[in-house]
Amino acid sequence: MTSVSSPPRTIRIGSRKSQLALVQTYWVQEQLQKSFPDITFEVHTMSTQGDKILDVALAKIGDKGLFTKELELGMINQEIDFAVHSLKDLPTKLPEGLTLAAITERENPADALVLHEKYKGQTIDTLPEGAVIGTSSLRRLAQLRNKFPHFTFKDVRGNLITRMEKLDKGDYDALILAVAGLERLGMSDRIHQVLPPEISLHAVGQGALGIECRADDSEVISILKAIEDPQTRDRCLAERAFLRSLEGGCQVPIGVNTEIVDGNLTLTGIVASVDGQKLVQDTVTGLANDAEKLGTELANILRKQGATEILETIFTEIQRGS
Ligand SMILES: NCc1[nH]cc(CCC(=O)O)c1CC(=O)O
Repeated sequence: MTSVSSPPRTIRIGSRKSQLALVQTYWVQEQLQKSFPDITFEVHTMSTQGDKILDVALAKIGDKGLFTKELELGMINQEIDFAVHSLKDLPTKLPEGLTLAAITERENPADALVLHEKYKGQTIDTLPEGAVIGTSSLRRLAQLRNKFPHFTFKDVRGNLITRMEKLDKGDYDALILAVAGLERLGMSDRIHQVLPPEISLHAVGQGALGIECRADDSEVISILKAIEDPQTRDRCLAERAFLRSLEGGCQVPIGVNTEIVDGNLTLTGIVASVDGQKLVQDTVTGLANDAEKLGTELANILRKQGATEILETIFTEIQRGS
């Protein structure tokens, strides 16, 4: 049988090269392939700046697009058609000409406590005074310093597997990592405790994948919509609007938690100082359909409680290089 329609297009997917990025990208490829058996989806990998600079604390180099810029250039230059990101690494303001086309179903967005084997059976509450906790996230640092001032906090960089090796050889007593990353890499057995929101509010977009493409590519956009999860999308849009409104990137001490019950979205947000001394936190609820409005509303509430001053102090400190 002959067909008069144009031959199906080959769609090129861009991905970072880290193990986690590849697992996520191949998952997206597989989901799309199931929905569109006639389209060829090819994976193209690229190194990003964030993969190359491994010896400098993230907070000092800033993170605006550190893990996404090369992929975005690839889309603008027509080398790839869309890129799969850990949504939490994707800045809240995208370059001109690109759009966040779809957000897929989120894994558990919480943070996890991963212990050195000598602390087997313990929780964050039972770790000894002075325990060395590895984290490179100001958000985790600020919240944990507030609740556990007796721990020692130490920066840790490198991809997930490198970090686990550093823990195992005794450089740290514990690491705080995203549950989602560990699950996707088949390391859920290393999670000793999932930290509840009372201990750590997670990062904006944590546990979800964000798929970015050219804003004028309506064909790719409609294909990507097939694997979108509407609830995750509403939750993450609220979280991203909150972060955007506070003008914070991934590397600021801003945490969130969201929940949708019967079409109502509840968003909790925190802004903390790096030393863990000042915290402002509040919660808003409204229609999930008004997700972005809720995010902006919560940002306004926290600004009135002092969030602006906390964030300004942090930006000045980072610029001074302290
Ligand atoms: N910033 C690094 C990063 N980006 C995404 C994940 C994990 C997966 C996710 O949060 O979706 C991680 C590692 C971590 O925070 O432990």
